[in-house]
Amino acid sequence: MSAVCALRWQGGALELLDQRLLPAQQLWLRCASAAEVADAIRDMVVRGAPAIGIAAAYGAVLAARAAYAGHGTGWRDVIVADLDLIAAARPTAVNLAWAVQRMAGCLAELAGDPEPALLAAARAIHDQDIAANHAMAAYGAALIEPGSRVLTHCNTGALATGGHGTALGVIRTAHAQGRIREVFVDETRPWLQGARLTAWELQQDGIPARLVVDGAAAWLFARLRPAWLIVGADRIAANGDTANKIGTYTAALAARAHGARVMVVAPLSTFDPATPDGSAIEVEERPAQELTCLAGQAIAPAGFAAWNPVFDVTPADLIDAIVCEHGVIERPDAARIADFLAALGP
Ligand SMILES: CSC[C@@H](O)[C@@H](O)C(=O)COP(=O)(O)O
Repeated sequence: MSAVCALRWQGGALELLDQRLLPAQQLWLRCASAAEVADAIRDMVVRGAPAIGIAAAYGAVLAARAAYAGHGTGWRDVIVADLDLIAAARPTAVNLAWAVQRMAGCLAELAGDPEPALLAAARAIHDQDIAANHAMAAYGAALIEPGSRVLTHCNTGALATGGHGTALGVIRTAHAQGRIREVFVDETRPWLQGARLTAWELQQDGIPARLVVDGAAAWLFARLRPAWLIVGADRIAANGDTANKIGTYTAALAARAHGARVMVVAPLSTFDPATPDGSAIEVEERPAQELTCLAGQAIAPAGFAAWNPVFDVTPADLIDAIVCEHGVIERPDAARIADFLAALGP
């Protein structure tokens, strides 16, 4: 179990470990309103698909408190408007919309002060994510041969989830079982989630790891032969096409070219059966400045243009296994995913 924690409900407010400052500083930022939660998600204080869903759920509690206290009989509409604000903070990770919808569903059944029931619902989303992480970790670790090297991209650990992690949860559990010889961590331009966050989590757990630049993927698979690329997901379309941090697709192509396998690890809240394939996934584009500046310093000529999509979509046929809390979908495609989900029941 990781000692790292991205978010907590404390003293009637949501506290977020400001991930923009890690690993240099550990500073907790307090959000006391839905608007502050939306800003924190947009500004990357909290990030990672499951973590922003959990933050959104607590944001609904803050929305409910303010609306019920201050808006007479119109409180329900005020909460719904705040939920829309939170849902719009980032477009790609479906966990955000999933959590907001779940909180809206809970709200629809309530009369009287909505805060206690919404807080219970938010805590349930948080607890269920942690339980899902541990279940996925067990399923995913079992796929890894003892003594393997693996590559991971972005941060999918306790900082990106309720705790333990998705892809990094698999790596944690696999390491504890003696299956991991070494982890390679993509630095993950431009926000450096790999270098700043994943490396920090791995170091605290004492898991042997080395950092590589994103562009090293093909050469790494050619020379040091990692057996698996293990990544998380922000949205998995009905046919298995998977949106994840920009650079995942490149790493998956490199893995396939060198006979390594690709594992996507994500809870059911990341599955989006309503989106038929990857072409329908909205990919967030962030300001050019996030590419052209590094740590406040210009690294491109002033005014130089940039295209900055922060996710890409890996086609399902490059993915060997999707691991969720209910098991493993090997060689995912639309039929296998539909059968898997149907077997889980309503
Ligand atoms: C469990 S996290 C899976 C993904 O959310 C993760 O790989 C990722 O792409 C996060 O992107 P970010 O932009 O840092 O929110």
